[in-house]
Amino acid sequence: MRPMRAEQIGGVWGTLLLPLAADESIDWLRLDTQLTALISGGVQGVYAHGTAGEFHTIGEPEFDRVNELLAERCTRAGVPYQIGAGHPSAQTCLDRVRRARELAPGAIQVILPDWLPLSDAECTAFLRRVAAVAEPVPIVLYNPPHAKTQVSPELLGRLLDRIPALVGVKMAGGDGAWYARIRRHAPRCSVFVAGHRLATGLANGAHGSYSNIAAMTPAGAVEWYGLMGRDMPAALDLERRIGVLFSRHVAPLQARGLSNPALDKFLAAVGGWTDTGLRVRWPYASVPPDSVEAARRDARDLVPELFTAPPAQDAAPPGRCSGPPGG
Ligand SMILES: N[C@@H](CC=O)C(=O)O
Repeated sequence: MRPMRAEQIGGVWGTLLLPLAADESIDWLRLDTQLTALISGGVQGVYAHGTAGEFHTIGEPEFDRVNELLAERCTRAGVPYQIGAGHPSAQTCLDRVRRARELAPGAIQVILPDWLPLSDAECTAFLRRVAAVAEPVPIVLYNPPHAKTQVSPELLGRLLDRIPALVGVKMAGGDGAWYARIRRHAPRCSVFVAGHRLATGLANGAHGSYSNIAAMTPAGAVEWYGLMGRDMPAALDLERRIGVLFSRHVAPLQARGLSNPALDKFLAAVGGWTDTGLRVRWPYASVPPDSVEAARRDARDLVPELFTAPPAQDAAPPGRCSGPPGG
């Protein structure tokens, strides 16, 4: 596909999750089925190898095979796709970027190297080389709260000055003051925030999400995104109810120390749209199956509209990558 410009990157993007067999190998058939379901959920784009995709555990042949499947299926369906080429080692990351580039994704997502923290100059040096290797594919910087080096809105501004190929960021989001600081860079950088807070994010100038709500219900997440364009107060009320669901069922698992990929697979099981399973790769713990049923019941009770979205093709907004329909 064509390289994406900042203003083209928006909406609800769905992650690939790894369906794992008992020996932790990837079940390719189930992955393929999952990808088909994700695409038909109507998401604005699909990506592989975020945290939810367990990129930190994946071997290089697996990395390539997932990407080939993603590129082939998304190209065939005309759906934008991005490839996460992040790795805690800068050198391995660069190799992944080199190979991901060959598949012409809309953008390549990277994390900053993640054992020792980086100075500002080192962040620049890293992204500059990544951008040179990725060219003409642009870069999205994935900087979650647990990253070793935290990128402030001000550092982001300096990185954008120095690296024109940097077109997007994924961050958790923040309070009003954080949004005011990040908004200064919005015209030249797509800002993606946490899926379950997307209405707040959009109301404050963010553009979309690599979404955990899409992990739970791709079509429902797209429907909610549409609502943000038509009726923001209603979308914010839905976000409040998603918050109740998360405080009842996700926060306790988080408090027990379960990792984000385990929680994303839990959400997928709650949504029930894919047979991905709960298993995550060693050494991380998986959510116990008996946590799913109560969450599933509460989800249908608290946020029923997320599970009654119309069939995917009809739910997709007209401009797949533009702002929310009507917004
Ligand atoms: N945190 C997630 C979002 C999807 O569930 C990611 O790893 O990209």
